[in-house]
Amino acid sequence: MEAAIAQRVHYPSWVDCRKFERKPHGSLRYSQRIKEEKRFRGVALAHLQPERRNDRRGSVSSEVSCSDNNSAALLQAGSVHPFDEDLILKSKAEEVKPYLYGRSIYLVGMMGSGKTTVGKLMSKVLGYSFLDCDTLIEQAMDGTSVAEIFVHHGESFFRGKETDALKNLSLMYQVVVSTGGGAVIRPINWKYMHKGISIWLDVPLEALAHRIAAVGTNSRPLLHDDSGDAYTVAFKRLSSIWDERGEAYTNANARVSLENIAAKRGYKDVSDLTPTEIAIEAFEQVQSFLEKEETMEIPDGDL
Ligand SMILES: Nc1ncnc2c1ncn2[C@@H]1O[C@H](COP(=O)(O)OP(=O)(O)OP(=O)(O)O)[C@@H](O)[C@H]1O
Ligand SMILES: O=C(O)C1=C[C@@H](O)[C@@H](O)[C@H](O)C1
Repeated sequence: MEAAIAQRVHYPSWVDCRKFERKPHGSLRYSQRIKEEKRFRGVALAHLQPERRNDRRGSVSSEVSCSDNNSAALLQAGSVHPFDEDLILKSKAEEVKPYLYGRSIYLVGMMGSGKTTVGKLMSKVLGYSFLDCDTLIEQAMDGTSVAEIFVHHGESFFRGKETDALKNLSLMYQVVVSTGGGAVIRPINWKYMHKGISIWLDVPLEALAHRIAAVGTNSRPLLHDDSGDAYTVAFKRLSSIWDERGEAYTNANARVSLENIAAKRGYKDVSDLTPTEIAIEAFEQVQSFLEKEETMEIPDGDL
């Protein structure tokens, strides 16, 4: 495994994205516009709320009156029907999309963290394409699987192909990218991913090990090991990978912590979270990042 861990990169470069679609001058500030748009959406959501049902995780809110923070309040109460979740996700995506200016989204995270599952949901509601970096590498290698690339060419060769794929992706707009779990370890990859907005799906190792033990490790060469109980083996391997690269994930623009979402919703376990709830949180974290980005000084050279 590559030992080099990316150093923290402080200033993402948006140069190309601004060329793609520049922020309108003289418009309302981002946060102010978001607040106004939320007010309108709150009213719209009020007409769309289906009847609350007592069929999810035992907790039922009484009729929730519509307000600016209707969607957030519903989610925090832990009483959202899946139909509501879908509406909230769509609404969140619509709030955020105009401020992405076409920038792509890069999901980073450990193997099994849900980059593909959550990424597909996000791409759908954004009207973006979805691309999986590992799949692009396999296509570039005439269909050779990632596992075979590791066996026949070694990890270092694979990492080179991964960087090539990210370089190509960085030239694209309006794509949600599920990156490989190890894409974070090379600093050059961050240069490419920072052309868009990166989101780290931060999932506890125990939950990852459960997911991976359930689906097997055939397609995940760094975890593959037939000896012993699948959960224990996966947990051990994930722990040592985490020790090597945990820090590198913090380069992402936004962090989606499943533990934090579960705590906010009052769930005991992160496994109670649906991919849609995670995608909603991802948009909220992107929103926070965009608000901070707005206050960032743009160096003259980048304009
Ligand atoms: N929120 C969730 N709750 C429970 N299981 C999930 C959740 N999200 C994803 N999974 C399951 O975990 C497994 C891994 O998910 P997924 O393929 O989306 O992760 P990934 O980050 O793309 O993985 P990798 O980088 O290893 O390809 C899948 O079996 C998926 O169904
Ligand atoms: O975490 C990793 O290093 C990897 C994750 C997978 O997505 C693949 O990119 C490959 O198996 C390596």
